[in-house]
Amino acid sequence: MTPPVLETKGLSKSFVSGTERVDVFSGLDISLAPGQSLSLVGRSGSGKSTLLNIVCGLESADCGTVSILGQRFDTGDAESPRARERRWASLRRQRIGVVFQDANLMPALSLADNVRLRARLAGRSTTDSQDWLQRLGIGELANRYPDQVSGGQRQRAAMAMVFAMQPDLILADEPTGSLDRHTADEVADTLFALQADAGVTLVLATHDTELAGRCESILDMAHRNDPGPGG
Ligand SMILES: Nc1ncnc2c1ncn2[C@@H]1O[C@H](COP(=O)(O)OP(=O)(O)OP(=O)(O)O)[C@@H](O)[C@H]1O
Repeated sequence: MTPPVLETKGLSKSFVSGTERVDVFSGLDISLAPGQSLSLVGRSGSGKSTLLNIVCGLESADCGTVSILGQRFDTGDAESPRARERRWASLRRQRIGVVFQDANLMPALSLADNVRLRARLAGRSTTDSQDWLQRLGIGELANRYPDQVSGGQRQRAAMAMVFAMQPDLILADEPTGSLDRHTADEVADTLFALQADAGVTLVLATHDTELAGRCESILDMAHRNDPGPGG
């Protein structure tokens, strides 16, 4: 049986700052098959970014497990931090595409070279890099550097990089957060069209209810933690 692309079991996270302890989430179970999409919503501070960071190995949970394509990371395991980080780094290089708000482009490389580099690191062909930029609507900007294009165009370039690596899982944190409504809609249209086309699993965190509604399911992080009176 094909394992879920992303599975979490009993995932819990809290932060301690000073004498205060903030329970961000606890007992979180998620299971996403290939091609499924999930949006994370909820007020600021409800844990959306923390969850995305944990499921790509940039932060660790307090307890619970994260499995990516059957590869399991268990907070209770005796595995050394170094070995664990090596496994996470390999997944981020080859299987997990991350689009965070400040598009992570290398400033010294043109948009085309950024896409090529990402594809090469993932062990993918670099010959269709231009094609990815074209599909994201910025083919004519291929030779420009990140500081020579707009925020929306950088965001598209970041998505071209992620699709060029042909990942199994895309994690996007406010992928359209810095864009005006029109550009945000265009970028979202492209993201969902390519996601469906490539059959990639998508998890995105957003405050935009319209964008969230385009995913197959919605997880309200605030409601999980704070069901309100009678909840
Ligand atoms: N390194 C940290 N140390 C202490 N507390 C932290 C740390 N990182 C996050 N938090 C706290 O954890 C909670 C969840 O933060 P997180 O950034 O995941 O929320 P979010 O839902 O993504 O918010 P936003 O919508 O504003 O991006 C917040 O209360 C935040 O202050």
